[in-house]
Amino acid sequence: MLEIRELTRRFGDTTAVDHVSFEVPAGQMTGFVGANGAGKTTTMRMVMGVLGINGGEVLWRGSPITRLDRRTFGYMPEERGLYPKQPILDQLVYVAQLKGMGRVEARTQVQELLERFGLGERTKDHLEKLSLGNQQRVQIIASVLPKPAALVLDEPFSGLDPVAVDSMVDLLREYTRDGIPVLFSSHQLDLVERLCDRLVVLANGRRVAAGTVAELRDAGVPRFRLVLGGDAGWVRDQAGLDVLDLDGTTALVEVATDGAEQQLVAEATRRGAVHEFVRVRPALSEIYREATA
Ligand SMILES: Nc1ncnc2c1ncn2[C@@H]1O[C@H](COP(=O)(O)OP(=O)(O)OP(=O)(O)O)[C@@H](O)[C@H]1O
Repeated sequence: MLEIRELTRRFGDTTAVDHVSFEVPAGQMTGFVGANGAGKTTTMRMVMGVLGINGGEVLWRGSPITRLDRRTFGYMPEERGLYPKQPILDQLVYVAQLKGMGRVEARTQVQELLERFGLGERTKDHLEKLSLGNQQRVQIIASVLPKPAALVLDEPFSGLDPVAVDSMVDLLREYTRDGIPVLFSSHQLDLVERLCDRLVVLANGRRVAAGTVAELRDAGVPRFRLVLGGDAGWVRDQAGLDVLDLDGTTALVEVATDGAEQQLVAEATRRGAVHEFVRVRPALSEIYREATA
């Protein structure tokens, strides 16, 4: 497990990251979200040791992280760092060798990953000849070789088409299945919702929400949807509820007083047919909007 404890970083008078704490458990995918400038990249850079820390610490498997630990991590920085004028196969093999892989093994794995990301025919092309999305695919391959102990990925999905997103999702799922902790930042909330087991939300350098997707969706004031056989207008007069939406036979309510939902069902049943009464859990995008409002 990777633990981020009270991490703090200042740039002049700006506190870019302010006592941020969260965990990236083994075998789980943790999504890292927040508006532009919220502090995600700065946090990831501190985790990877490319930026100094003003306060707090990073723990890896229970001990302060070391340079050697970080060398076993796969890191995809925001600024992509490959050479434009070199063939992609050669430079990926070189990167993998720098990280300790043997030449033959590196070549085999690079070729396998290039095939997987649809670049099997482009191995001799210079990076700069590829479209931006394809360059991004090459960057991904560079960050996951050799098989890492943990993955820290800054916006790995940006610029990818849906097919490449699926290849990336499959790859990340394989890694998490093998027990690797994965932290990735993204602005694509639909993807985050589809992919991650846990979520950390930053706003203005502070952590404003964190937990498993289920925990976050269960937190907050419970909401229920009631669909009746007849008009639902009377729901407005029920005590202990805030009516968020009322449309003919359907009402969406928020419980203001504990137990008010039970009284609502009892009253609805007394009045006639109840077609539906369900708890409505917010989508991740809604949780995000509320946490960062
Ligand atoms: N090297 C730097 N010097 C000065 N300020 C910086 C530096 N790096 C980041 N900042 C500031 O720190 C804050 C957090 O920036 P950061 O890049 O971590 O945000 P982010 O959440 O990754 O944003 P984005 O989603 O736009 O990538 C911003 O106010 C940014 O301007």
